[in-house]
Amino acid sequence: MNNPLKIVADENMPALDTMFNGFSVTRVAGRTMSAKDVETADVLLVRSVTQVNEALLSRAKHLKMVGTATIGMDHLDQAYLLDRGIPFFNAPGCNAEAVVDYVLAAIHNLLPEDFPLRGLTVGIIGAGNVGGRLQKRLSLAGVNTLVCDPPRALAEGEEGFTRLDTLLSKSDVVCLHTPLTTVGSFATYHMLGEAELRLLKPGAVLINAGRGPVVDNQALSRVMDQRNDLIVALDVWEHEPSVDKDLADKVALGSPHIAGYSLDGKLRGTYMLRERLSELLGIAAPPPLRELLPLAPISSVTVTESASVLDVISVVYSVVSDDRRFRRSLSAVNQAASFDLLRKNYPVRREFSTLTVNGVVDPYKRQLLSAFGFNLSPVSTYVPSE
Ligand SMILES: NC(=O)C1=CN([C@@H]2O[C@H](COP(=O)(O)OP(=O)(O)OC[C@H]3O[C@@H](n4cnc5c(N)ncnc54)[C@H](O)[C@@H]3O)[C@@H](O)[C@H]2O)C=CC1
Ligand SMILES: O=C(O)C(=O)[C@H](O)COP(=O)(O)O
Repeated sequence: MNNPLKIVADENMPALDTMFNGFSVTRVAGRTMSAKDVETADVLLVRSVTQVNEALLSRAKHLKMVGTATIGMDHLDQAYLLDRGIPFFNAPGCNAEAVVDYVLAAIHNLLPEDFPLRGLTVGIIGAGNVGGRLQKRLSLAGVNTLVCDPPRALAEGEEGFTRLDTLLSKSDVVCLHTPLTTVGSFATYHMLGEAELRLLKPGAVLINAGRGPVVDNQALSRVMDQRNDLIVALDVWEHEPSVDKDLADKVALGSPHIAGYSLDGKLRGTYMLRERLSELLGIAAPPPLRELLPLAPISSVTVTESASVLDVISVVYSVVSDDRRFRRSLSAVNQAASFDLLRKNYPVRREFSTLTVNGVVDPYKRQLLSAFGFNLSPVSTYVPSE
């Protein structure tokens, strides 16, 4: 390319040089990206922490594309982009597997060991890429699910969908996977306020890995003061990167918005934008993603008969380590900066599907692990050691 197109990208996007070989790539801190940073950009690539709006883009006169390597789009002023005629793209489903891995890890950590998962009812609010995959994995594991997704119910018919109040009062575990929206009949901002939170069953588990403001955090804090039976896991927070420390102290698991942070998911997000750019410019597609993904550092494990499902999950992903790091960051002088630092320096995490598990004989454990996405070697190939 004689005059390589100028790409301005969030510095936290992996493999930019490999994927955008031949382009001129400038990396910028996403949270503080300014109008000056992007004024000469042909292509802007962001993550969820950059507000893409008139204030950022008014000086950028050559923009041919804006891409966000995320599922969520609530940080894009879509009306402004449409008005300017700037094509914009997200990366639907890119890190959905990782979020489901996080939810399953959280459920297994929060429920007592050997709790019969089969007897649970899991309520899923928002059944798109993430919630839909979660429902599939849980159903394969024999777990009962309830789904609340009014936009889908409207489009597809009510059958198979549950009202929000019914779901909240009947589920042992409630998982939130809606986008953050503030307008329209299905707006999700503060969808769970005090009244809704009070509907939760005694001892219910509530997991929010969608967007922080979908739950009214102040209301949650108040309700938790009165209901110490509730078990809450929050990966996302209202007013991120600032965290309400009082609320953080009350939750059973906390993390700095990393549910989707598998290496696979991050690379997939960037890759999907690279594909969109190829289509837009009519240039060659990038090499297949599998050629860019490194091998998982642990791709196979042999477990003993006594190993639990949580033991296997923990080989790939420890939600408890995320919680520990997050709690330490709360006492930092600059808590918000520490939140972002944890995200920037997040350890390499791979998805459940990268691990092959040997030695599992118990049929129920096999069903669960296979439903959750692990690869299981056939029982016949397992030779117990002396
Ligand atoms: N914590 C994290 O690291 C991550 C968080 N996310 C968040 O999760 C959200 C969901 O991701 P996907 O499943 O890929 O999005 P998606 O767009 O595929 O699915 C969202 C679903 O929510 C439904 N929905 C919309 N309004 C609703 C309402 N009022 N009540 C119930 N359901 C409603 C939609 O109909 C749709 O089926 C993203 O928008 C993003 O905000 C996504 C990835 C990572
Ligand atoms: O994909 C989404 O939507 C997410 O929430 C991302 O996982 C958030 O990651 P960052 O874009 O904030 O790095």
